[in-house]
Amino acid sequence: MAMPIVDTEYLKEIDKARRELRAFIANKNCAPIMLRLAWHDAGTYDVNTKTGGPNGSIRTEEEYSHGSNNGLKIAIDFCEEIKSKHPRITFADLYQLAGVVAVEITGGPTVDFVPGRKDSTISPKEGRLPNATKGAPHLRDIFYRMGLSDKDIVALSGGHTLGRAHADRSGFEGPWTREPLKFDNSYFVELLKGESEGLLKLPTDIALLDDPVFCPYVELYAKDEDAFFNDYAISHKKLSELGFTPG
Ligand SMILES: C=CC1=C(C)/C(=C/c2[nH]c(Cc3[nH]c(Cc4[nH]c(OC(C)(C)C)c(C)c4C=C)c(C)c3CCC(=O)O)c(CCC(=O)O)c2C)NC1=O
Ligand SMILES: [Fe+3]
Repeated sequence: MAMPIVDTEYLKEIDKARRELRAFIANKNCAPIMLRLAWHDAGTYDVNTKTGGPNGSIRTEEEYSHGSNNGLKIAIDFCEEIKSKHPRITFADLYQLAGVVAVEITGGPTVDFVPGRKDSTISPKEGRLPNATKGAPHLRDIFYRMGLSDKDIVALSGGHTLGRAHADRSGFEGPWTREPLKFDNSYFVELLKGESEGLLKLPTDIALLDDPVFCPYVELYAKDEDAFFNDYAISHKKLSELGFTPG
């Protein structure tokens, strides 16, 4: 599909959709699943083959039926409500805009958003997103394949400050923090605290503690929320623009 022409008309549509997304996500309390949708569309990028990435392909039944995308049809249908009022905006841009708004309205950092992504209906084979039951080497394989770094891995894991796991989607259950609708550095604070009644820690979350490169970032972010917000905003922007060169 063609690249959208990012003229003043398109930018006006983006601004209107951003405002509508703020109200919609706040009213539905759906920031966590909208952030997960944005990641799962972008997280398929392969820097070696320049395939996948934030291109809206997650909207195809083939891709949203992948096991790792269980539950995301809910967020895809939510975005359809905004898309129907702004048909010119690509799905690729809309999903990433929703992710940026989800972080912003839950108290997180402002993430720079540049529009102009084009849509694709070509879905990569399942297996490009990280498997929560594995450890640090797997995390590096997956994120390096996206073109991201060790620092990105730790910062982006902090996105688990929002939301919770659902047994019927991933087999895991529960929130990572005491306030799953507040974007803050509590994911890192809880990670350092260890086992806590009712809070979830995935094997990939624990892997951050046991790795000599990841762990200092966990300690920094647990101590300094501004440092986390700064690094998170940079990593989120990078993930949302994988394979996309702004026009
Ligand atoms: C770094 C490795 C990583 C893994 C393995 C991961 C796995 C993972 N993430 C989530 C939910 C989950 N994930 C996320 C942000 C998220 N997810 C994600 O990993 C990717 C995409 C790379 C897999 C990134 C990079 C980010 C962004 C920071 C949110 C906000 C929620 C809650 C959604 C909700 O409340 O419904 C679940 C539970 C799904 C469910 O049962 O509803 C699992 C199993 N998330 C991870 O970070
Ligand atoms: Fe996640």
